[in-house]
Amino acid sequence: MDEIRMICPAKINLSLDVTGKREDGYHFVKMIMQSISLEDVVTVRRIKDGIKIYCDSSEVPCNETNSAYKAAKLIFERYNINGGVEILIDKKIPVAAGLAGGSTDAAGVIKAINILYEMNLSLQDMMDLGVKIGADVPYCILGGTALSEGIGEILTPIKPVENLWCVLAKPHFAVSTREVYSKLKIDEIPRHPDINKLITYIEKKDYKNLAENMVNVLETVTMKDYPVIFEIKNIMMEFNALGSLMSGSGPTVFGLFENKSSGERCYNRLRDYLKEVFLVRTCN
Ligand SMILES: C[C@@](CO)(OP(=O)(O)O)[C@H](O)COP(=O)(O)OP(=O)(O)OC[C@H]1O[C@@H](n2ccc(N)nc2=O)[C@H](O)[C@@H]1O
Ligand SMILES: Nc1ncnc2c1ncn2[C@@H]1O[C@H](COP(=O)(O)OP(=O)(O)O)[C@@H](O)[C@H]1O
Repeated sequence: MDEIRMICPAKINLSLDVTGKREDGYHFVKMIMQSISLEDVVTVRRIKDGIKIYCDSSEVPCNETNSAYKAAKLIFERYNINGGVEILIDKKIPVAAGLAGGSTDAAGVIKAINILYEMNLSLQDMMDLGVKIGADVPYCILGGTALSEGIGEILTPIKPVENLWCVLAKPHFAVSTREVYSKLKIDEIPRHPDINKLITYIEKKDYKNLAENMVNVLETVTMKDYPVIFEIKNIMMEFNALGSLMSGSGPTVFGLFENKSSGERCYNRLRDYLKEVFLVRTCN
């Protein structure tokens, strides 16, 4: 096989807690991750040597700082592979949005090279490699519904959340994950999510209680600078979301809906207000 097309889904955090800080500045997290049907398409082609990268978005760097490029470089070096790849990214996931767009492209490239070069790496091998690119990459390799701990590399699959309707709204600015974590004061977090309880709701398919009790401790940090996040959450709740939360470090806000029609009503309302709004489903 010479070419492979990877469908690389975005994620949302159904809740996000921070429990401490490592000496190198990274934070210990406990979060519930969920894949959604908003996807980049990454085509990876086998070439003789070198890494070539192309992307249709002006917001994404087409050079060695691209997460997909870094993933290819790392796997080639680590496993001493004699060869190269051409990577084409069809970008659909908003950039620097809290949706793991860069991480999912990196995960797709690792999986693609594993297949193209017949490496037979296990999921765990690929996840161990992925964390060197970014904390969310191991999860993006696994996908679905999962508990994420450590700095994001300790993953436990959870019973999949079944096809919930989800509206995403991204305000027109980007947020730096590093900056949000650096502004967080762990001792002053006003409310922590009860992650274990939320997992029992997922196991019981009690999505109403799940949605009503979601908490993201990074929300207050990003919201302080950008109150529009609070406004979007309020609109989602007015439009009958089961619950609404900022994803990751933001600024994307998502709302979970019981059915397509209520999701559509909210989607139509937010489209008057923002450019980047999506109606998607949770997926596995
Ligand atoms: C907040 C989350 C929630 O899923 O997602 P996003 O908002 O980025 O999508 C993640 O924890 C983000 O993971 P990711 O975006 O892969 O992080 P990295 O590239 O490894 O790190 C960017 C910077 O964020 C900080 N960082 C990241 C992860 C973590 N557990 N603790 C941290 O303190 C570090 O300062 C690091 O330099
Ligand atoms: N393949 C990629 N896709 C998106 N962004 C990328 C990629 N490679 C590098 N970046 C850079 O990574 C930063 C974070 O982007 P992204 O991964 O979309 O955000 P987040 O961590 O909030 O989910 C951006 O500033 C972007 O320029």
